[in-house]
Amino acid sequence: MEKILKFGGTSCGSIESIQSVLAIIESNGKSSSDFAVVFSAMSGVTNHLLEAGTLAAQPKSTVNTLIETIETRHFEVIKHFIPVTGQSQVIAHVRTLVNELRDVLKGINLIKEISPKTSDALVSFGERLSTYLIFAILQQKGLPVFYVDAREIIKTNSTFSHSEVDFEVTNPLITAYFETNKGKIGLVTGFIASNAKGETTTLGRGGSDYTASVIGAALGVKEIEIWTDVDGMMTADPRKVKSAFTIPSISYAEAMELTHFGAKVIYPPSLQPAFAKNIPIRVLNTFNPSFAGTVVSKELTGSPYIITGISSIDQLALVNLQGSGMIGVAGVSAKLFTVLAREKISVVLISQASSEHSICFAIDPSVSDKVRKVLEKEFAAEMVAGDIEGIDIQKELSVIAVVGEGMRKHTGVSGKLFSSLGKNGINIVATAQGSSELNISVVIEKKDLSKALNVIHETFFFSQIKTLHLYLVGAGLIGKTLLEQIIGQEHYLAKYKGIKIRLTGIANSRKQLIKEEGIELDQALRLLDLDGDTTDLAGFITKIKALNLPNSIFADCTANKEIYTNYLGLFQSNISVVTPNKVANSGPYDLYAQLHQTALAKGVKFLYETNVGAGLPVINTLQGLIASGDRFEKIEGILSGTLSFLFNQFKPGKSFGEVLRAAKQKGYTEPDPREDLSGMDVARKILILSREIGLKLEFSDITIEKIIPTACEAAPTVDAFFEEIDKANDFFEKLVNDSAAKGEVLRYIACLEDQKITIGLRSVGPAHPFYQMDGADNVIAFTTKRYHDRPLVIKGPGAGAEVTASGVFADIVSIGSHLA
Ligand SMILES: NC(=O)C1=CN([C@@H]2O[C@H](COP(=O)(O)OP(=O)(O)OC[C@H]3O[C@@H](n4cnc5c(N)ncnc54)[C@H](O)[C@@H]3O)[C@@H](O)[C@H]2O)C=CC1
Ligand SMILES: N[C@@H](CC=O)C(=O)O
Ligand code: NA
Repeated sequence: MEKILKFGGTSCGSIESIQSVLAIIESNGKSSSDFAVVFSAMSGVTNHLLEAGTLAAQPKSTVNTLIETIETRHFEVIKHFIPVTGQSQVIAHVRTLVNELRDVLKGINLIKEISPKTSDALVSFGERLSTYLIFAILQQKGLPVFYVDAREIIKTNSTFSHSEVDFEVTNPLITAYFETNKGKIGLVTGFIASNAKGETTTLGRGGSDYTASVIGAALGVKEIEIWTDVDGMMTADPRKVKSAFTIPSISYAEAMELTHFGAKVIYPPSLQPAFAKNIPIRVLNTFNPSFAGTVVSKELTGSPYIITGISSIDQLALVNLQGSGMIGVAGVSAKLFTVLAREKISVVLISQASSEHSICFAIDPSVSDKVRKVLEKEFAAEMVAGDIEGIDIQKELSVIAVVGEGMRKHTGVSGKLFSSLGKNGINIVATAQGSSELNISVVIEKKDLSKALNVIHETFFFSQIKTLHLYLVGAGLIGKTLLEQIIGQEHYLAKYKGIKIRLTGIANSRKQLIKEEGIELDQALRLLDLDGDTTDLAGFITKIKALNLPNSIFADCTANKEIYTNYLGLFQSNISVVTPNKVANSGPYDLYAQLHQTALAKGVKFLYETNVGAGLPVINTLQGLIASGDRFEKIEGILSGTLSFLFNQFKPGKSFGEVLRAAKQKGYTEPDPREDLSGMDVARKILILSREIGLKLEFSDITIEKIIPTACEAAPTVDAFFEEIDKANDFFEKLVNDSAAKGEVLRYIACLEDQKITIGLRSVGPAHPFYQMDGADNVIAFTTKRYHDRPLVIKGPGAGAEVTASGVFADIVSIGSHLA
């Protein structure tokens, strides 16, 4: 025979799905009749039958509704597919079967008990009904089909509910049966069989796959097609990993590993007879029949990836048995696993360190209490003697298995796996690798499962592209400009940096929006307005943490003074922070230190290059000098773009207020320009630099010489402030004139020397290095042990939307490069 097809319950579950099944069979039938088809019961019917059985065994309960539901579903199929003239005969046959079913249930009801044997007889109606219906439909369509009750050809022992096939008896029965019906398409009931006495038995988990496999092997078919409701076996569970894709071909051993760890599509053990005969299995989608699906065979896959797939078991408990008495004592593990086997406790994974001091293994959490009791009893003597210290059981865990024959040929697979998890703060509780090198398993906390699966999937299948999840808080001047810059660089970043930035959340002071699948960058502001909820920063951050997405970055582009209190929690949740907002780094020193230490300990990034000199490489340069062992003697500079601009532009005869308005309009000032004119902004910057070089200074240690009249300083609002500034024009003219009279210019200079910070307005002559300035330029001079005679000077535009946003952007990219 050419091949055998098998359709599962969802394929036989509805009018629409049966339509597809019929089309697939008819299309196969066009070229030849040399094939057979195995069917499961209509989806849900087996469960209904079992439910009816349980109900029937109870006094005073009725199963009528359940039976009617089953009957109606089958009648609907008949009415839809069979012409009225042909219906009565088919309906009559279904009625006969349903009456037989009623009799079985009556029997159960009489003795008030359902044994595995009766249960098998009961559930057999599911496959008998579904297969008969499809047989009747195809027969009416004129296809050369015959109905095969598998009980006539598959013989098993009498272990009801999971019977074992007697191949010696079965194989000749199968060949003889199909030989007699040669030239016709056999339609076979899946799952069911019979014992030597002719009593109905069933084949257990993966039953209908097994039917196909047994028949396929007996007939020596060229291929077995398993038709299901997904596009074959996937690289990961698509419900958890959106980017999962179909594995085109997979070895039998790999498929076994993946299903052991939860991948459901097929159950390879049930295909053992076919594999023994080297018959490839193709997994296909009834609802997408033209898709090639997955071929499972003995061949190595030749996959372009190091691994073939990832699967997981969501709920797991880890048992740890430890004690010095286990070292070198032969037989502890032998005893342990004998006990577990005796108690029929299945062990998912085992890991033992070579010190032999402890042994740990994973089990289904539902049996953890039983395991504890059993072990405490079995190892009571060892525990009294102190050889075993205790039995520790940890719950709320999951296990992920990374599977692939290709791992044997590659070094560094576990390194890659562990470092990708580490970089995302996912703690590995235990690991195990079989010596076959086909599978590396990691036990992690359940809360991290989805994140871990996505991280691993990206690492091995999309290693050329790393997706960063960006949460942008503050969509003002800098935030908006940042979005525009990202849009412009998307292509470059993907191609040359291997980075994709997915905007997953955005907020301003009015609205906030989070979308796990990402927010289109060029629509972000519109969507924020349209679909956003009222801003609630705490709620926004709670959601970010709950989403727990890999490679997450929180960009604080606000000037908010409290937002930084959230950074600590973000770091603890392994989310990096990038910010031009200076408040965190210039707040109380203890908090500052705690933030930096936490970020370091958690392995996340806290980047803030734009805190000083906007996009100018001030912080990075300083950190590089410190890291390479240089010592700072003095830092001096013009650190305010706004004040630089004011003293470069303002001349007697001009309006100081107008120049300040121009600075604001050009995006140089803080959202509140009082911060600039009061010297606060400069003070924050020099304080940040002092901390970078290791000084534990507080804001109160800084002396700021005032440059504006008290009335300006006391202005309660920004508008009132501008009014006061306008009134103070003479004051500013006098300052400038006094300086000009000496042939000098005014510069607002911050200086850090001998652990002291001073800030004030200086009048400097042409010989001074800060004399020559332009626009909103900043200048920073580092005098160090190495740059001693002539300082290292960084100079250039130190404020403005473009240069600031680009500094923030560069920080984000640098995190991407670190993760990639
Ligand atoms: N303009 C410049 O040249 C430079 C600016 N910076 C810093 O960049 C930051 C942003 O400045 P701009 O964009 O000019 O300010 P902006 O006022 O234009 O934008 C701030 C944004 O933050 C939002 N926001 C404020 N509080 C919020 C909250 N609690 N929750 C959510 N959103 C909130 C506002 O709605 C607005 O969208 C400031 O910290 C500033 O010091 C740093 C270096 C240079
Ligand atoms: N307002 C600031 C902007 C940069 O931090 C300045 O004027 O320098
Ligand atoms: Na900078």
